[in-house]
Amino acid sequence: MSGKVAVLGGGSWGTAFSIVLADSGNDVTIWARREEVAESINERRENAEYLPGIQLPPTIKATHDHERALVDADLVVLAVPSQSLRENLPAFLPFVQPDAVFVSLMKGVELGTLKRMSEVVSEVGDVGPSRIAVVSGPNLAREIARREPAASVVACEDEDVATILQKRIHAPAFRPYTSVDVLGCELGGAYKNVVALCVGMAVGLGFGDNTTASLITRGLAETARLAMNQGANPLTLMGLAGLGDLVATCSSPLSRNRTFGEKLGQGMTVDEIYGSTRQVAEGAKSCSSLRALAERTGIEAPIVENVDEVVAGRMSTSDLMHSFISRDPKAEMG
Ligand SMILES: NC(=O)C1=CN([C@@H]2O[C@H](COP(=O)(O)OP(=O)(O)OC[C@H]3O[C@@H](n4cnc5c(N)ncnc54)[C@H](O)[C@@H]3O)[C@@H](O)[C@H]2O)C=CC1
Ligand SMILES: O=C(CO)COP(=O)(O)O
Repeated sequence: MSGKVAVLGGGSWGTAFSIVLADSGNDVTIWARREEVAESINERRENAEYLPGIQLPPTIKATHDHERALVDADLVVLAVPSQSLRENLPAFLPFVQPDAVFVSLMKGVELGTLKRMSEVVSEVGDVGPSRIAVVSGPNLAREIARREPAASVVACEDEDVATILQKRIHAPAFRPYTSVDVLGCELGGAYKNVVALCVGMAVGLGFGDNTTASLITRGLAETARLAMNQGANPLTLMGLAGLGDLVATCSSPLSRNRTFGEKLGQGMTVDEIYGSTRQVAEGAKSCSSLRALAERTGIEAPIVENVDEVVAGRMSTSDLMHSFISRDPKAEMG
């Protein structure tokens, strides 16, 4: 099964996922915000800035013109930073085919509105749930681009659409499973970034595997608490878009979120870290929106709360670690 796909966003994941799409037979055009990124892909077969050293298949094209990318595309893959989706959609929407399906690759929750990315697409584009899907799982861009085997979840409330998309993105090194739990996949993806920031802080402070395993496990408990309160299937959080992605992101030096946390743990400031990279670490923004979501629903969420305090410059990373240990004792389950 194949067709024309517009991938809107020429960063690391937009480009790596384009390789998956091309390997599964799709005709892919990437829209890159900056002209030099599109040129690098077209002329050198490499996204030199975001995925240096990775040779791109000849079937992937790139353009700086979103209208050209969207011509005849029946799949519209969204891969811009979460906090920029709302500002970008009005430019894209007039050129989207009436029956095209949107696939969100983004892992964040919007500041202010506290909406998930599928909710932003639905609201701004007036798009129904059977035209919005999410792909989420343990999918570090560079490993996927190197075609190292990995699994993922493709979620859509309409199971038939999820199944069609599954065939569309099933590639020799990429195995997607279907789900109808869009909410669970999106919250799992956004939350693990914040937990990875926290794990990175522990690593930056010089702590070892007991600390990181404790944070990952309590991070999963916290994710499940909030996501289930919002209506997620608890099993989603135990799956690839929950535990799977949490483990990959918290364990890998390739993770931008973990690296961001590590730099904080080593004493860099948030501004210094932003100045040192162009790449997005979604958790540095979503810690604030997830915290607000937890507060709004009365859910206990010490990891997002304290990570948000550190990122806002109101708490040191060592005070954050101390605060976890010194919280009031409680039962593990419940
Ligand atoms: N990199 C990875 O391994 C994975 C990333 N994701 C998610 O995919 C989404 C995109 O991430 P990446 O491609 O990795 O980020 P990136 O930082 O590598 O690239 C972001 C892209 O968006 C562009 N961009 C930046 N600000 C923009 C704006 N205001 N408007 C439009 N475009 C803008 C950049 O120029 C770049 O092309 C994020 O939500 C991320 O959490 C999901 C799975 C894996
Ligand atoms: O989502 C990811 C892996 O699944 C990528 O994580 P980072 O954004 O932290 O690099």
